[in-house]
Amino acid sequence: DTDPRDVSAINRLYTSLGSPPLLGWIPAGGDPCGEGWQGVSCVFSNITELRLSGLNLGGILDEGIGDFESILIMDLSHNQIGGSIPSNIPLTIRNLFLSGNQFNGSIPVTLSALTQLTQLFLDDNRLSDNIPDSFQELRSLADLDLSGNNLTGQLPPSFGNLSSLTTLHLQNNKISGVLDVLQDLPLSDLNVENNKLSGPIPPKLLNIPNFRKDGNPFNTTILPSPPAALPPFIAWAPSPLHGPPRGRPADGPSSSLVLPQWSKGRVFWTNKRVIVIAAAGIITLIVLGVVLLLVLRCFRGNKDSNKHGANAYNSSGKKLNQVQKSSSRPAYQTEKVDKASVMRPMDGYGLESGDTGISPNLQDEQLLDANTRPASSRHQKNHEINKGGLDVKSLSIRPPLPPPLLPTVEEASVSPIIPTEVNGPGRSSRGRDSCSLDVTAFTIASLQQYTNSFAEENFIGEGMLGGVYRAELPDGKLLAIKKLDTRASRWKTDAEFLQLISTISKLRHPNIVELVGYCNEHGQRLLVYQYCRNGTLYDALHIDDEMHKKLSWNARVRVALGVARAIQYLHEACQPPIMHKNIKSVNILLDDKLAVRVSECGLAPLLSSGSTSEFSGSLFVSYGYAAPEIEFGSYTCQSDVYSLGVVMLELLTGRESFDRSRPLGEQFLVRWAIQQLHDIDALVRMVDITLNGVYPVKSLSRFADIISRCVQSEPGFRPPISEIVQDLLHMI
Ligand SMILES: Nc1ncnc2c1ncn2[C@@H]1O[C@H](COP(=O)(O)OP(=O)(O)OP(=O)(O)O)[C@@H](O)[C@H]1O
Repeated sequence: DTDPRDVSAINRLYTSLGSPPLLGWIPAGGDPCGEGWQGVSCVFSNITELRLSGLNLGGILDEGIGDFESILIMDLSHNQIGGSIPSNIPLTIRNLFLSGNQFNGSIPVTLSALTQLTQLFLDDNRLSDNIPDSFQELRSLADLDLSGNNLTGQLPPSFGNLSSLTTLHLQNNKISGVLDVLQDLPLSDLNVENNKLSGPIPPKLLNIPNFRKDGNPFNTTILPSPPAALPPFIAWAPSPLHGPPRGRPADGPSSSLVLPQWSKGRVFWTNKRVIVIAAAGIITLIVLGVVLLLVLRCFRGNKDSNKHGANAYNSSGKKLNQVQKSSSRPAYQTEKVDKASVMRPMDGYGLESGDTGISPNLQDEQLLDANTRPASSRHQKNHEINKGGLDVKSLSIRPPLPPPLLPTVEEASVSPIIPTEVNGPGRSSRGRDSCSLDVTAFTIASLQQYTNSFAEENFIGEGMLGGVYRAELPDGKLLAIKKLDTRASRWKTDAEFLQLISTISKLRHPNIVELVGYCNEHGQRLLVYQYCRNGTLYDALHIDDEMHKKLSWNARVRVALGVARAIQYLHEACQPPIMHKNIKSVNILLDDKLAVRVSECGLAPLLSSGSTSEFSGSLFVSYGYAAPEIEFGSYTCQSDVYSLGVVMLELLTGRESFDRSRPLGEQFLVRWAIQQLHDIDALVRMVDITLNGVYPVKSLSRFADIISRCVQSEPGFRPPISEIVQDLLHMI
């Protein structure tokens, strides 16, 4: 039996959430572990996981949450839960996902006691006030997402103790101050976009592979070296040329004058820095004075040869001016001019854009280097790398850049590196468990070029694993590039990633989107696919009227057959079988003739990577495609069959798999439809009305019969995929 303390905690939680319709849940007593309550996982008699993402839950979280004895994972993300975050979150918690709710008030200071935390997602709520200075002991915290709230104040100093932090998302808040406290953290993904951050960006942060910083009034000066005569705030003032993009107020520096108690160390260091700089300036002036005196003396010594002496004087004077100029003019002034010339328009999507996750860092590194490397070592070629992102005018006034950190375009745009095995006789047969790569390794530079620096006009859509961009090769061929979010791919070592690529690259089937290449450079991982012009089945069914009209009954049966064939290939032709794990209408791409290409094949290891991936059990479940056994951590090939059944139901009804806008009993398509699939009258009422009754009723009932076999809750009762393919073939 479940530990009584956990029973009482879950009963209380149930009530505080407003007694939602969760399978098995009751307000008093019960045996959540033994009875398999929805979203509950246990170890022996203790509840260890609560996964209730995207279930439209309301209510609040009350302090009873603290009564869970051994809870490790709590995922309540993407619901409507309000109130404040309780201050007594159980100390055992490792993964706390409260994203996408209505939580308000401040982040509790008691966070400091949650020393086991590895992931904390509080994004997209209504949290306000300062981020508490409570992170001293959270040394296991790897992912922290506080984005999309109303957080104010400066970054707390205890952020500096987050020695395991690799992902930090703070975008879309009102956070002010500087980023210095982050500079020694092992971050690989930092997003601070759209805040009120100011001051110079610590150079170390510019090495973070995925650093997004647009929409802040940062001073773009990278290395502040103000002269003694200038007070520090002048050096920190945002350049008018680099004022806040997207209309943000440039209030950063002034806010840095009002400092909270804990930031006094910063004042001390700032003042100390000013003193050092002032001393350096004074010494420089003294040295210059001595040199001047020596020169004057020399001039007097040569008084006899007046003309020559005058020339010498002039010459010396000129030289002195030059020396003075270069020593008294702060480096940042020169940098500002340089940067002005390379500044992108404030559209936020070019090389300066944080949206690419690639170019900003490279660009900044290049700028940094531009001031530290000799001009003689600069290559003309470099301009071409950024061709797509910079206009010709800015290029023409831009000073030459240092040697590239990336291969040049010439290197990149010539035929991409093709592993020798590809053309050789040793090319491995598909599905075999070897790590040969049948695809092209692209450079980041070439992909930047083909996507116009991942420009917005080439952005197609955002999936769970990252954004997808349209790319055009020099020969006009189109590609789709999936830029993997670091959250999705950082679990993988390079070797594991290449193994994954090797597997995906061997998948060749007319109904599967073909992987044509990949990129694994500078901490960035991208997948390059053939481009499918006609969008997704989801678009065709629910958004695009033109495409919808083309979806006759026969076309729908053919689409179902295409998807079934792709799954059959994965389950039966691949050895070991590949489970797709994400069959849904947005992953079914269509071509001009409505032929199906299933996307994301072979990517399941990224979705479930990391024992506590933020993806598992969240969106997928919420969209209503997931077989019931997934809740209990069991996924088999028959779970893909269930999802196919849901897609077929979507095809039959024209309804979405989960539709929050419908009445409660109709939101989950399967739950609503399952009882009616064998009743021919009910079936006729369920059919997509846009078909206008144009379908053979016999075909309809056969289709419904396949669906009802696919969506059975017992995986063992679902038919093997080959049987579904046969049944659909018979229908055609
Ligand atoms: N090969 C492709 N050709 C054309 N468009 C594509 C291609 N692959 C993906 N897309 C588009 O990019 C968008 C994002 O795709 P992606 O597969 O990353 O996410 P998704 O399918 O929407 O969600 P999820 O990540 O949950 O599967 C899709 O909506 C689709 O329209």
